[in-house]
Amino acid sequence: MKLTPTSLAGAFLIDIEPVEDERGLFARTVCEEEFARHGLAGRFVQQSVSWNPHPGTLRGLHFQSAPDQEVKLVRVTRGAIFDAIVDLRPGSASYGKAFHTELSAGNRRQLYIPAGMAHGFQSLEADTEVLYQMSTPFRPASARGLRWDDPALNIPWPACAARKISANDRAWPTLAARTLALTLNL
Ligand SMILES: Cc1cn([C@H]2C[C@H](O)[C@@H](COP(=O)(O)OP(=O)(O)O[C@H]3O[C@@H](C)C(=O)[C@@H](O)[C@H]3O)O2)c(=O)[nH]c1=O
Repeated sequence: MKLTPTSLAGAFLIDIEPVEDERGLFARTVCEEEFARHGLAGRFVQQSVSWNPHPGTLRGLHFQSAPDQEVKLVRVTRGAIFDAIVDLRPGSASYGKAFHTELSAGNRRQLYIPAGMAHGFQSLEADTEVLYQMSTPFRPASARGLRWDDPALNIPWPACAARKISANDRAWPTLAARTLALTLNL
């Protein structure tokens, strides 16, 4: 595996180092020991799949609040996505900054997202399936979100004629509104 740091400390792109022969290829995608050498968690307690029949389906930006913050490891098993993360760790040098990459079945790339970041994606092809592992169980009471199109985040979502977004995801606050609400203890 090749682990490449991103512009957000603790978030990594993980590419396979395939061993190929006439049958195809073999490659490791998770290794607890190698992850630990980079300071990453390598144990996951849930794995979920998301199927997106339509291109332009946008999910996010999601995270879980303390004490249920989670590490996520995301990959695409069919199709392709534009994947985006936002650093929400107080005191982080990249607080409020976003990073994005393309994950596809073809590139077999994974994005390792440390705890304290929001995550979202937009499908780029029909019939796109996303597989992710989480370090912490899903806790509905801790589910939080940010507006995908918050101008302050400036995420360059691919243009799309017919974006599909859930009502929940349309209703999340901007980062500034969330910060203000937290400050006022709302
Ligand atoms: C996220 C999640 C949802 N659910 C349930 C809640 C709801 O009834 C249904 C659909 O939930 P959502 O609309 O939140 O699904 P979705 O919008 O696909 O949520 C996902 O978005 C991406 C961007 C992520 O990063 C994921 O961690 C997850 O938050 O599934 C679970 O049972 N377990 C889970 O882990």
